[in-house]
Amino acid sequence: MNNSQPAITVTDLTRTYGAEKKDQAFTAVNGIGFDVHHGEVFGLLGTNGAGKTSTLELIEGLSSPDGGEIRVLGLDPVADRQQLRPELGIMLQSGGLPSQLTVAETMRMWAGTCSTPRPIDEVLADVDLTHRADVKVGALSGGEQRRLDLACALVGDPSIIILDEPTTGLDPESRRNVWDLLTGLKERGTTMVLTTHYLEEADHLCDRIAIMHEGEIRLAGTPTELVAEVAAEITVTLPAGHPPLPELPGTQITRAGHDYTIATNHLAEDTLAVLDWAAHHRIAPAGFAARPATLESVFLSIAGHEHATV
Ligand SMILES: Nc1ncnc2c1ncn2[C@@H]1O[C@H](COP(=O)(O)OP(=O)(O)OP(=O)(O)O)[C@@H](O)[C@H]1O
Repeated sequence: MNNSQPAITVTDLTRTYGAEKKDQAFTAVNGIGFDVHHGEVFGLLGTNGAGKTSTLELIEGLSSPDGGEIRVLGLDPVADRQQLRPELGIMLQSGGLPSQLTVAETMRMWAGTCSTPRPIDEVLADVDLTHRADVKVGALSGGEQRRLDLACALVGDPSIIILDEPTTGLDPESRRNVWDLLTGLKERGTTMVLTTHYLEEADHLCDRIAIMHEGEIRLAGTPTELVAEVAAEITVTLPAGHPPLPELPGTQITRAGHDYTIATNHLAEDTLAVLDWAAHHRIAPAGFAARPATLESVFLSIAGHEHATV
């Protein structure tokens, strides 16, 4: 394996559903491109229907692109599926594991499909399910089921893991447990591609993020780079009859009654300027806040306000 090459390369990728019936054709993935480096955690964010799962399915080789190219470890996910399979661990959106099998039976079944499986006890210990080995899958909590899904993805000792919404529906504590597991995998050098609707999760886990909308990647970069794309905000509530606000070059100021919102790329300087101005005029603002941009504000600037998270 050549580690100087990206682990995954996606070039001008397109997926159209119903292409055989032209009037019903729908392009879910529309000419996207990105690289995922070895040992990197790469996140796909986006609204419902943005094309995230379709993209993962193409990387997994479960469907063929209608245009463009994917290389995983230099291989074609469809044509070279047999060769690639031991390298890929897949955690689908909802596990769908048989509910009547026990955890240990499920793991043995999965291990049986892998050419060089890891010892089952070891994998169950990794996901903290050793004590549940004899419990039926149907009796597991949501968090335990998700950890079992992850165990199935890990049993073949893959170098790349693809995770579709690994923590959707979990309570905050279970979510953090899964984050800890994924962080442990990352520290061991596993490459990961994940989708999530939780911006905090993306911020916590991902080295780089691509925000998809309507089949396209609208913005990509490290969380810090993404946040730098959107202006920070100062809000201030001023009394009637106040003198004009100071000159704040490069800002955009909007007003609603006594409330002013100042969008700025120079949060510290402009905050000081507004507070100096207020002190100089002996004005005590009834409300004041200065907030840096967040991943959520970046997401909303792309996806629109109707889709905050979820
Ligand atoms: N097999 C299919 N046939 C037709 N359309 C499909 C099929 N699979 C997905 N789509 C459509 O393609 C679009 C993208 O779906 P996809 O599941 O990739 O989005 P997503 O970003 O993963 O969404 P979510 O966050 O809801 O999981 C959606 O409009 C979906 O309805």
